[in-house]
Amino acid sequence: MSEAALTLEGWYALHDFRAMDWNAWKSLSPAERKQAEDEFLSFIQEWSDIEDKKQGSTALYSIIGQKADFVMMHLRESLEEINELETAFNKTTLAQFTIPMYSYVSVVELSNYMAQGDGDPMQNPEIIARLKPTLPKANHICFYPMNKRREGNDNWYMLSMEERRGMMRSHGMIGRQYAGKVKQIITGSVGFDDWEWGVTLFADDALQFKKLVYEMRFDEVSARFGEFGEFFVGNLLDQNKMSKMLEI
Ligand code: VOV
Repeated sequence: MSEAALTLEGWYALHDFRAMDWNAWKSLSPAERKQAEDEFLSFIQEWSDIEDKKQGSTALYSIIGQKADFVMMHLRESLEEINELETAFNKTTLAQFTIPMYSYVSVVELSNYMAQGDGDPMQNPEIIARLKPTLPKANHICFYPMNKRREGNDNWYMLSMEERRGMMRSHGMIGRQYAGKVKQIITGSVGFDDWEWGVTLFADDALQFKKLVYEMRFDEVSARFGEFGEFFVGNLLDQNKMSKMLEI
């Protein structure tokens, strides 16, 4: 058996993609829409208070194309909190006018392919900051799930630690060229959802997603072993933009 990579886990993640039922939303009176919007905005405020207290983080983005209209990405300490949050949203008036399109359950993950320094990594503030990150409020988000292939000669899980470490080093070198342009949050989902990882990227310039993902396609770990699910790309929704989106 090959040596399993060791992983460190941080906050749990839920990516909750919704479409709006615009016909039903339009059929409400302006006062009813306002009430639903205010209720949702107060939820956004609660999420932001939790973020200020470093007990979790939430990002809200509109989604371009027909896969969804918006995504709520939540990070929280436990799956119970994630579940309560999801249920609380489902009980709001606005939620009655949304259609669940896709969701993804995972946990922020770091693996030991790269050196993590001496001592207990869970006491290292830099590692904790990566495991329990405040989601950047960048202009754009890009999310997709992925696997590492397990087929014939291209079976990631049969490679030695050295081979995998070498490929992950090359992967990291490409990623480092995008420092300051793209921030990645890798969440592990083996045992939680249908793919092995969720890849969430944040950037002020959406073109950097295309450039980074394209460049990585030529790198061995992605070229030989990467299998990808659906891509979602979106724009930051602050309270004003959310109100504008809901305006009829
Ligand atoms: C934005 C840049 C960027 C940077 C700097 C970066 C660096 C790193 C490092 C150093 C490491 C290993 C240690 C750790 O931190 O876990 C990883 C790990 C990982 N990555 Fe990555 N990645 C980036 C970006 C980045 C992208 C764009 C993708 C999608 C791949 C593609 O082809 O579409 C990705 C995937 C992953 C995955 C699935 C893992 C876990 C793999 C596993 O087998 O465990 N990643 N990644």
